[in-house]
Amino acid sequence: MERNGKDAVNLIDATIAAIRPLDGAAMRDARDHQARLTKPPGSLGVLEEVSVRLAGLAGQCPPPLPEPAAVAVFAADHGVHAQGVTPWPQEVTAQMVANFLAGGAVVNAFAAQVGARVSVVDIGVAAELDAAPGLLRRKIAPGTADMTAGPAMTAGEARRAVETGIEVARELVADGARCLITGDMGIANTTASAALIAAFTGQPPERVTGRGTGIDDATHARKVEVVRAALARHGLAAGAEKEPMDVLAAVGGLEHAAIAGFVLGAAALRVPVVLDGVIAGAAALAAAALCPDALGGCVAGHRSAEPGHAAALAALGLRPLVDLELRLGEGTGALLALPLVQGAVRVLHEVATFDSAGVSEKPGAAGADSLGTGPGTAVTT
Ligand SMILES: Cc1cc2ncn([C@H]3O[C@H](COP(=O)(O)O)[C@@H](O)[C@H]3O)c2cc1C
Ligand SMILES: O=C(O)c1cccnc1
Repeated sequence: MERNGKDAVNLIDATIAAIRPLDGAAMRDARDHQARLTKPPGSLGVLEEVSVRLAGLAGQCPPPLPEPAAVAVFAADHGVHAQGVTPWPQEVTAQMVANFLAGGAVVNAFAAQVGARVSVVDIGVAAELDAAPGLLRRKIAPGTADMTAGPAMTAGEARRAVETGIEVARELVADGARCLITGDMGIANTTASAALIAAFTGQPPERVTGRGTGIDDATHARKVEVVRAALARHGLAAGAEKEPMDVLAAVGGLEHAAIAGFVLGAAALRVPVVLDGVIAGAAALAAAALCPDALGGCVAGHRSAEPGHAAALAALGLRPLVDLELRLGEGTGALLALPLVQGAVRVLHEVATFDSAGVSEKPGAAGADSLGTGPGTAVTT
């Protein structure tokens, strides 16, 4: 498909058009089945709702087991780094990409632990990267521009990054993945995340701007003002009218745009996505603004220590499965949640019913919807 914006079929629009709400009949089947399993009704708590949601996504009960899983680590650099929002040099982005490819990062350890495959996507690393197994070379630009001086991306760059995220989701699913996991690497990307979250939720910068990799009070105060200045420059203060693609281009990162596309691409294929931390949360807000039903198959893997992540999850109506005060990114929190998601679905496949196991039943109510009440829970009836 050509990428000149004049295509008869535009990949982003076609992907959004293919996304459907969760299937209400399959969700009812899953709730009924959960109520017949040999356990007190509702006793698997939030995991019951995960299983119901994945049945709705698949349109069948039980839904396929969400395995094998693949994590895509979208790596990019940020022009806003020049504003002194993080103590880490920009080269660390490229150095960590090399570390991911060598298998030496936390994401590699956690992926090995839970049996997920790691792919690294150069969506916008400043340095030129050599070809390597496991590296998808899809650089849109060598990092974004400084959002306080102008738009971080051109409209075309933002679109191409979203398209690339869609394509990566399609490729991983074509390769056999049945659960996609978001990952990120980009020094300064918690600043872009805070700006996106403020723009999409209307929360003030001081509420959604955190300490990222770990910064002192003075740097944090500067970071909040950088986010405030960027929002003011682009007319994104609370209450402003915003087109999601314009917000992404103004203050987002190339990895945010790509992760938004990755979520859209997965939703169109009805493959679940486990979201990682604040970068994924910011990107999911963009995806939800483009297509609310894209959230139906998203599970919030964890809640990171970044304050903006909690704000993003609240706006998305997603309940995180794990809360371990992680603040790393790379996909690490989502990977830890993967066995929970897989276990939730395996219950629907393998646990005996009261009838089949000859266990006496005691009447009781099935579990309530406790995973989330946001736009992603829209269903067809
Ligand atoms: C060695 C190292 C490995 C990382 N892995 C993920 N991040 C995380 O920290 C960065 C965002 O934090 P900030 O906005 O404060 O720069 C991103 O690269 C994110 O993926 C890392 C950061 C560092 C330094
Ligand atoms: O929430 C995250 O994923 C996160 C937090 C701090 C730094 N990098 C990522």
